[in-house]
Amino acid sequence: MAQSKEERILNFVLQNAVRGDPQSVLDTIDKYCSQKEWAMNVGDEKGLILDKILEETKPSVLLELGTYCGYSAVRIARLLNPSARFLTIEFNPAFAAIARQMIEFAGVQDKVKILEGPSETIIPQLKKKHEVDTLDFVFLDHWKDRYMPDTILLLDHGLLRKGSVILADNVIVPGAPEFIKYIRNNNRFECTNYPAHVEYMKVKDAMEKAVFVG
Ligand SMILES: Oc1cc(-c2ccc(F)cc2)cc2nccnc12
Ligand SMILES: [Mg+2]
Repeated sequence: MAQSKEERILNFVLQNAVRGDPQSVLDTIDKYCSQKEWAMNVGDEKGLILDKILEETKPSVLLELGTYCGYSAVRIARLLNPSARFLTIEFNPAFAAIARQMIEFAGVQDKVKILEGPSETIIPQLKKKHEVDTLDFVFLDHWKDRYMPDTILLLDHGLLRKGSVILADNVIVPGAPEFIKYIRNNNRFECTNYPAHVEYMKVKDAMEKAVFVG
């Protein structure tokens, strides 16, 4: 069976990164995806914006939508304290299998739990099945037409509290216009835009931070 791009990325990490060293895993993925094959990891430029917002927020309970190969899961987990709980949802089983191995190689598996399935199914289960009370931080990086409906699901299921931070990738490319219109016109959120570029490209992109004011 021909190897997938995601398998090639994982193998490059297994052969070139340092086991148990999250930063070396990130640097190795960025090297492969900037020099050999583009892939939709958040990357180092937008990754540094993510790092800064995480260090300001110091979250204990986190959710990511869109695990993919696990780059942002490793990036986020490397900054969390040992007691933090970080759930990441991936719809595609092949991606989830790659991400599981990437997370284990990086040595952050004790901080991250991958939930396989559609976000619209899993979000309503977070309280009862996954013992979540409220979320301190949510990273939206999955299909852009799910950003708004999934944010509404989080609200409807009482998963946000005063000060919860939502950070959305790709609000320019591929773009999430419906989400941006919704979140910027909703007075229960305070929004900040962070201009950047599409990972590994010169194309302009941005991230949007929305703080829930309760
Ligand atoms: O960061 C991203 C970039 C892109 C993407 C695709 C094609 C382009 F030409 C440019 C950008 C798609 C994404 N889908 C899901 C989550 N994140 C994504
Ligand atoms: Mg993205």
